[in-house]
Amino acid sequence: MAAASQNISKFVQWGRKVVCVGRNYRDHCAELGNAVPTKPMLFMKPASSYLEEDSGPIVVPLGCKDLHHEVELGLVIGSQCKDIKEEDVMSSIAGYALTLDLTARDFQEEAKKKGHPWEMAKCFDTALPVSRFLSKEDISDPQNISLWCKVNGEITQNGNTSDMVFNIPHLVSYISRYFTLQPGDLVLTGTPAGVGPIKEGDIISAGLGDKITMKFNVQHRS
Ligand SMILES: CC(=O)CC(=O)C(=O)O
Ligand SMILES: [Mg+2]
Repeated sequence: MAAASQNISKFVQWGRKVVCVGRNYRDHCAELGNAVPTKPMLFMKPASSYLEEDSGPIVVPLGCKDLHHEVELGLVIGSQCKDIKEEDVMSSIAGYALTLDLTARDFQEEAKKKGHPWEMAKCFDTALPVSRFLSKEDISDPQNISLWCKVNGEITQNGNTSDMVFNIPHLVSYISRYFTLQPGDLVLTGTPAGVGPIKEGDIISAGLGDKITMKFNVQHRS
């Protein structure tokens, strides 16, 4: 099948988990003043936060004054992973997606100060824009591919997955010790430096190597 026709919702199961890794690039940890973690830092997003390209705009959540983009490589899980060994991880991955881990930074800062959970910052509707599905053949080396983000045509993030603190086999193996990963689950692998604000009227675009680009409009919630 031609890659261009591979709508991601055929591969990612909408009812399934989205496990996200935070602070997985040193330059991003530095820009937000966070320590580089000694083990993967995990949180989740609900399936209701998905936004496929051409299915509508990113909607700024109610009351949010500082919505940030975070471009990330997504791993689409192909077979069940429970206590999976690092050497078996790549064969359990069905493919990839380009993703944006949208974050209401002001909500997140408030939550961090109060020791509250991050759901209000990370899980709102449209908080997870995703590209179409990329097969394993599309990406020969997922651990060495560039990922970038532009806001209104200006480059804001320009990283490479080779700079991850914890690599893909380690991340999936680690996650699977705590949460059984199932076919159709998605794993977001963290963002490189350059996260920044988007607001109503902006156009955000992102890309993964020369394999794919995606574009979304941003709207305020009426
Ligand atoms: C500070 C964050 O929001 C962590 C995160 O999502 C990341 O990608 O890093
Ligand atoms: Mg993130």
